[in-house]
Amino acid sequence: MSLPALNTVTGVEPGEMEMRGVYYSFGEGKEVLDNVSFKVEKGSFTCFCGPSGCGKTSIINLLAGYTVPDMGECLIDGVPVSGPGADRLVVFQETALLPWMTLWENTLYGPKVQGKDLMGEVADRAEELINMVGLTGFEEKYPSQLSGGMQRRAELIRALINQPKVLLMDEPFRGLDAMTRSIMQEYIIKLFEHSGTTILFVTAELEEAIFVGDVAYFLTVAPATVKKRMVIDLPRPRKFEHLTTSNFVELQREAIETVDEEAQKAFSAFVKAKEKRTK
Ligand SMILES: Nc1ncnc2c1ncn2[C@@H]1O[C@H](COP(=O)(O)OP(=O)(O)OP(=O)(O)O)[C@@H](O)[C@H]1O
Repeated sequence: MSLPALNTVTGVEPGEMEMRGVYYSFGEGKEVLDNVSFKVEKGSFTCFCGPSGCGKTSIINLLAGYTVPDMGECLIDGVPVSGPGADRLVVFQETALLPWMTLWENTLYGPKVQGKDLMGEVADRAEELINMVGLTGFEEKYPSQLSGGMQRRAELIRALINQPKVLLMDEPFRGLDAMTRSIMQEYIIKLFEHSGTTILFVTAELEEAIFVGDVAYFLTVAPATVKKRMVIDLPRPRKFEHLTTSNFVELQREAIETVDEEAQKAFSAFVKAKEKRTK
């Protein structure tokens, strides 16, 4: 995989994330992660797919340092995670834009809180990011004056302006209509390819994972473990034309087969549990 050059959008070296033999539960009988190990390479766009409730958000929370594993280790650049840090940023499903601030103020919120000089380099970066996601001209608008898709784009740049070494994204496009989602995919690809930031991206959409990612990890039903690591060897810059190549279709077939096995397991478990309840 060829890594994009470091540029003005983040201006930082991307980070590497790793989980080594992680076990995690919400108490006895509520095991969520079962010996999960993987590596998210520096500057890669790595997607995580798995059945609903298998533990994808838990993986993000552990790497973000919001929670701690029962066993095993979470590492950023080889250093164990001991709590949240400015090197990692999480973009959630729901918008976190501050409604009383304009797009410009929201974009600059992170650097402002960190006490950075908001003129010069920071302002240039904000302008560049706003332009990259097609929001030039909307700087003085409040979130309520922006469409859902625009708000999500604002969310992305609001995270990127803080120059994270890694970006953790928990189904950031969930709930968007198909057209808006496709526009968002285009923007996240562009932001990634220009910034070189490491991205861990959780998505339930297999086609999306293959379209945007360099690597996809597939998880089993809970308690989850890594079922498969798939390298997405499609060229970058990623383009919509790639969606119709034979390589894409083959990767999609492989992904569907992998997920289908897990879906069938989940269904059997559901039927068994139902039978037990009705006995
Ligand atoms: N606070 C909690 N207390 C107890 N169980 C929880 C808690 N939060 C999540 N769980 C359970 O842990 C499991 C993993 O949750 P998690 O949110 O990590 O899964 P997920 O794969 O992100 O789910 P989804 O795809 O539906 O968003 C689920 O079965 C969920 O019900």
